[in-house]
Formats: sequence, C-alpha cells, structure tokens
Amino acid sequence: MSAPPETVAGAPGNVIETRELRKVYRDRAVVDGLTLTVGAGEVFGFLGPNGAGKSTTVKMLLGLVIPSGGEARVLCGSPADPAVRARLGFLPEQFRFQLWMTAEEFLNFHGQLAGMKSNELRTRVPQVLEEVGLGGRGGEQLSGYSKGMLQRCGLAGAILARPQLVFLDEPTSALDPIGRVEVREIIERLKGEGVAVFLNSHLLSEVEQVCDRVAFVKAGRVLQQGSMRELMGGVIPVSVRVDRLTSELRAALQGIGEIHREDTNTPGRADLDLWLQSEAQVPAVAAAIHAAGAQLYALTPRRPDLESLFLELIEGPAGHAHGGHHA
Ligand SMILES: Nc1ncnc2c1ncn2[C@@H]1O[C@H](COP(=O)(O)OP(=O)(O)OP(=O)(O)O)[C@@H](O)[C@H]1O
Repeated sequence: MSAPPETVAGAPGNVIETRELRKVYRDRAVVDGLTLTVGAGEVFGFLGPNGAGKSTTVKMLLGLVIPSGGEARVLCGSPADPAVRARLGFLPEQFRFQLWMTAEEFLNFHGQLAGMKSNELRTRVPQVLEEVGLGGRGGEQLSGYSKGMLQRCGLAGAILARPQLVFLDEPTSALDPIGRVEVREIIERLKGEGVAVFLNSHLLSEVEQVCDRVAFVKAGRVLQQGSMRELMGGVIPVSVRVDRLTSELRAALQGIGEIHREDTNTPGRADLDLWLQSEAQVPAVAAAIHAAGAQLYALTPRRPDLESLFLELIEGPAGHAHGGHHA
C-alpha cells in the first residue's frame, strides 16, 4: 500500500490535476505515480509507447476506473462526481456504436443521457453534424457509415453537450489526410471557445501542430511535460548529410553540438542529427565539414519536432534528458 497522497488543491486555472496517480492490475502498477497538470482551454498531448498506461489514465480521469492510489482532480472536482462528468466529452479509441440507429438518433440518445433538453437537441444536433463534416447525412443509418464517418460521428457525440474538457483518444485513426486536417480545425475551434482538449495520439506530427503542451509517459510515469520549446530546452536540431563521417569529423561536430541519430549504413553517405544551441553555429558546422575534407550534401536546421523528442525520451539511453520540466 502506498502512503496517503497529498491533497491536490484544484487551482481554478487548471482543468486536470493529478498527483501520484496509480492503478495496479494484478500486482502490476500500470499507472505508477503519474503527476500532471492541464490548464483551462489548453490543448494537451498525452504521448507514450503502447502499454504506457495512457488509456488507463484517461479512464481514471473520466471516473470509469477507480485509482489504486494518488489523486485526480478534474474541473476542480472529483471525476466520480456526476456534475463533473456532465461537463466532460469523450471520444474513446474503440467506440461501440448502436449501428441500427441513424446518426441523429444516436446523438439525440447521447444528448438525453447527458441531460440535454429536446428543444436544445433540435438545434444542436444538426450543428455538430455540420461541424464534423456530416452535414446532411444525419438521417442515414450508422450501419451504412464508413469507419471515418463513424469516427466523425463519435466526435460529434463528444462535443454535443458543450463540454469544458474533451478527451480524444486517437481521434483521427480512421481518417484520411483531409479528415485529419478537419479534426485539427475542430480542435482549434474548441480551443478558441475556451474548451480544453486532452489528446491521445500516435500521430506525432498531428500533436505537434495542435498541442500547446505535451506530456511523455512511459511505464505509467510522466517523463516530462511542458511546451515544445521548454521540452527542447531551446535546442535547434540540424540534419546533416556528408559523404563520410570520419572520427576526426565526428569529434569536431561534437565540439559544436550534440550528435543524435547517426546513420552510416549507406556507403558513401552519412546522415546525422546535430543539436545546436543556436542558429549562429550553423556556419561553424559547414566549416568543420570542409576542414575535415568531407563533402557536404545537406545542412538543414529544422523546427524542433516531437518525433526526435519522443525517440530521445522513450528510447534514449538515459530515458530522459534535455530541459523541460521533469515531472
Ligand atoms: N482491465 C485491465 N486488467 C489488467 N490489465 C490491464 C487492464 N487495462 C489495461 N491493462 C494493462 O495495463 C497496461 C497499460 O494499458 P493502457 O491501455 O493504459 O496503455 P496505453 O498507453 O493506452 O496503450 P496503447 O497505446 O497501446 O493504447 C497494459 O499492459 C495493459 O495490458
């Protein structure tokens, strides 16, 4: 048994606060002391490898799974409180639809469960159908819907009752690139309306484009959380391609920045990621390459990307590094 947790205050600016949240299944902690904060109106990316405990965390935040320890405050209350739950929206990864219903019937049913009045539903249902790109299709039976249409319908259900906080678990897994852009626009619109979004997604480029802050979880613990800039600690990743990487050149580059992900598998070519502290160091990289007698084929500063961060944190030798807020 763990020690009694400290109480989470539930600051008014935060929609989610957890402290040392734990879930034990058959003597194994799948969520193991998870502490994170999500601010009001924030789009928050929750990232981690398969089995990291993301879905279990979301279920605890929704009051669907009872924690074994620690504390979770959602909208300044308990996730078990029906008044709190009424202000939450949820799109699960694997949604079970009542396929004999039309989309309108499905949404009316869910709206009634959420306590919405029928006159409110009459205007709100067509509105959300339009918003998720199903305008004019609400009268069709769900059995005739494609996977992508079902996912859109689930999203319509998640935002129907105008929640203050929406949990989206892999919201674009069944969508084509156009559908993905549309979901991103929906998330941005929600944010504009002051709605907070908690996003589980494996599509890192998607998370990167839409999230204000992210948390990386592994084995039920938050490795880091913060904005992209905070997490990267101001580092600029630069892609370098040369014809060969001699030990002399490697040493010279290490004197300028930090080498990450080196690929020398193709004869006559070496690719590497070099992390610099400032763009002003880029000419020094080119000079070092020339001085070492190597041929330079590419030298491209990139925006800090989640994929390098993710790999660094989740698979990196130390498991954590580089700025940001350690949780
Ligand atoms: N009801 C349960 N009983 C026993 N073990 C469970 C239960 N639910 C989840 N687990 C285990 O807890 C671990 C974390 O699962 P969880 O679904 O939370 O991970 P996840 O990060 O959401 O993974 P994914 O990215 O694959 O969806 C897994 O090893 C899973 O097998």
